[in-house]
Amino acid sequence: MNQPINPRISPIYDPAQPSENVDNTRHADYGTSYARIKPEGVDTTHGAILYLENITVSFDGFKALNNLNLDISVGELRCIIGPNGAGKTTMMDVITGKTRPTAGTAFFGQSIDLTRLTEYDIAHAGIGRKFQRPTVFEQHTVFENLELAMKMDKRVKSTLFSRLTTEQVDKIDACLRLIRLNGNERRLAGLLSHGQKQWLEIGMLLMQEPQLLLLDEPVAGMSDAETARTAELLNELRGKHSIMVVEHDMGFVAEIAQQGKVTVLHEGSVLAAGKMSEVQADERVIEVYLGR
Ligand SMILES: Nc1ncnc2c1ncn2[C@@H]1O[C@H](COP(=O)(O)OP(=O)(O)OP(=O)(O)O)[C@@H](O)[C@H]1O
Repeated sequence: MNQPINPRISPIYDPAQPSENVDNTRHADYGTSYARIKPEGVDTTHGAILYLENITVSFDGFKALNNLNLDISVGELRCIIGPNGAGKTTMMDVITGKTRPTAGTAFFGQSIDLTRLTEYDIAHAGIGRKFQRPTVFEQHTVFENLELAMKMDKRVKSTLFSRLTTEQVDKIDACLRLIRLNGNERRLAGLLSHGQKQWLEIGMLLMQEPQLLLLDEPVAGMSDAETARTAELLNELRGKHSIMVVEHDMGFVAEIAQQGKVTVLHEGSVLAAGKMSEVQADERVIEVYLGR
């Protein structure tokens, strides 16, 4: 499919506006090697990295998603909020191929039809997902975890036992600093705090240079200090990656949403979308979620 699937999206992006559009280059920090927007392989000429249209998921007649429409621009950090059972996890399951939609279309860029790919293929196409519980290799050091993640990227032409190049070591070092684990690189991952494990897992995903990063409740179970540092981390990734964050911690969402768009899901559909201040003031959102 070569035609633009969403003609509403134009390639001009103003970060001050909650917009569907992103200029790929203006916000990407190409000076950092661990993370940058790498649009090869995914056609994002019209600015969208993800495009969900009329997605419905029925479980024995119950619609966990009900005509859901949502698109995310290249380089955007989108927060998804909503009450329990709103369909947030199901939406991520559809994006990552874990759940097939009953109806609707899901495109990665303009031409990759996610509904036709396996979970494995979607991961290798460039969609990285972090689940709520960290899954790091506890018996390996922090450095080895990042190294293993890098070598699992099929674009990296090395085996698990090959020596690292200087560039690869630099990439791991840059990632260690980003995820606040420099100085801990020789520690066993199993000895890290819960928050550090979450950061390590984010780092492992970043080593594979995902085009779209899905984070499911990244600060659940974290201390206040860890939550604040995670917000800093995500703010540093802003513009370098396209990121979708599902989170219930509204203080954290406010920190990372900034002037960007927050989408509120309710009963499988988008109830509201806009700046954090707008959705917080929305009577419908207060009634079904924030006021509870
Ligand atoms: N495999 C399944 N079979 C039947 N119903 C399901 C299945 N998966 C999810 N559901 C239902 O679909 C609805 C949406 O669930 P989902 O987990 O996507 O919500 P959520 O917004 O992620 O909630 P939470 O904030 O609690 O994680 C819920 O009512 C849930 O019980």
